Amino acid sequence: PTSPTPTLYTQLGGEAGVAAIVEDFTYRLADNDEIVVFFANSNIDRFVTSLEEQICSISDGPCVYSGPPMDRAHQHMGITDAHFNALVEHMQQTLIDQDIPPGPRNQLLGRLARLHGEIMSLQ
Ligand code: HEM
Repeated sequence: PTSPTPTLYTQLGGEAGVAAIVEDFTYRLADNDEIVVFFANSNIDRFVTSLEEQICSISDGPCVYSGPPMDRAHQHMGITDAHFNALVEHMQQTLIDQDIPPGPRNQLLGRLARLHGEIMSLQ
């Protein structure tokens, strides 16, 4: 018998893995002068909690994303494709440094990339 394929969430390390990814990623955003300005008035604890929940949910983990939809969460911020790409590159480097193998790494990046249309729709 073959064992069932683990969910992407499991391959990311489950709750602890996703928490480590979000923490590492958030420090990278804070270190990027072009990105951090967007968060000047944001509650970072809420951002972290929401992003953990969202990554858990889109990786087929046991969470339901309870934050605002991506279009409203990012509306009228003036986010450009360059900002979006910079953020995805930070996530890519995070996943590499967190030792997430290429398979799950690229799966997560692909699922995040699919949010591009919604995030950019109300700019
Ligand atoms: C795939 C890409 C992205 C994902 C998955 C994502 C995800 C999220 C999530 C889950 C939240 C929390 C929403 C809440 O609970 O209120 C959030 C908020 C935020 N995001 Fe993104 N985001 C992405 C791209 C971006 C980009 C490109 C920028 C700007 C450079 C950005 C800037 C922000 C800011 C400033 C907030 C806080 C808004 C507030 O304080 O209410 N995001 N994002």
